[in-house]
Amino acid sequence: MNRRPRRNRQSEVIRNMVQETSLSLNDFIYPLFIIEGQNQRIDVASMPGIARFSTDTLLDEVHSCVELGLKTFAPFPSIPESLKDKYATESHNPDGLFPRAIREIKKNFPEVVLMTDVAMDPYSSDGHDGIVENDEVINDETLEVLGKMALVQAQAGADIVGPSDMMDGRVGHIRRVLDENGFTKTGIMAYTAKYASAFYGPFRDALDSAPKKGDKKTYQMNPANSREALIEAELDTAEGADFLMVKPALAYLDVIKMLRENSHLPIAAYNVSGEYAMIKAAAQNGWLDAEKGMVEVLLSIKRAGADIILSYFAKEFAQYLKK
Ligand SMILES: NCc1[nH]cc(CCC(=O)O)c1CC(=O)O
Ligand SMILES: [Mg+2]
Repeated sequence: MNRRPRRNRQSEVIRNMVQETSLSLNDFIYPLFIIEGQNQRIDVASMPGIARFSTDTLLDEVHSCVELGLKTFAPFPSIPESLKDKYATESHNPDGLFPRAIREIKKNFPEVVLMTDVAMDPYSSDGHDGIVENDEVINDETLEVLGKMALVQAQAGADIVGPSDMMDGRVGHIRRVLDENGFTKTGIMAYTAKYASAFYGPFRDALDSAPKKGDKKTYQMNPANSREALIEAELDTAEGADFLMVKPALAYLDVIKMLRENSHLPIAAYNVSGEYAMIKAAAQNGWLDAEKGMVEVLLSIKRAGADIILSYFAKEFAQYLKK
């Protein structure tokens, strides 16, 4: 035989030498869940290893991540039901839980980069990402709320805002509001191709943010579509996005690849809560090795073309690299 591909697999050193894709901590953004209170650390039952932190314990958590070399975080607030309303008013309260937590993190860890979520659902009594009127999520009125929310987050110290709501025109609107208020350096990571997915289940448990009625199919994308992701990418790029994101990651590796090949912007992929839970649950049943599964799926996302990976595995991956 003239060609023997196994020659390049015969030892670890050779395998490492020909390895095409590798992961570094620079690739990761670690999501964090924040709750009101003091000295709280409440496990998320459907996400083993992930907890919701009050601001004080959150600072310890950020500290331990920074020690491991993780520098970028995506915090999400869990808002008490009593503060939710139809218009997500609490989302642009400058003294609300989220802006307070952002200020605390940036004060204690100025080098850390924060990417903050812009969407109404954690603050909405309807549990939707936009304003609900006659059972419909209305687009243009929602943009006003998103603009105010993004501005409050930028004022609190967010480095990058991440609109995850899928309203049309929100990237352009947020860019305008930020610029008009002097926040020309605040970046926008657009959730560009965000699909109406079953894999957000554990996240909605963690934040109590599930829609009270209906689903998100009139704004999140149909899992059957990929060309539509290119339309969203063109619009977000034209509107001023600094990064494009695909979400979820694993069921949409083809979409990640497609955006990578069709855009010059950095591409992020969100390895979402259900994708994390799936591996953790199988591992708890003794059905697969969690660490190997973690590395394999993270590599697949990078191999597909993601420059940036948002993942609940980020801290565990950092610990794995340390060993
Ligand atoms: N707009 C809110 C938002 N931002 C991130 C996620 C999901 C993240 C995850 O599942 O890990 C969601 C949930 C949703 O759209 O219902
Ligand atoms: Mg869009």
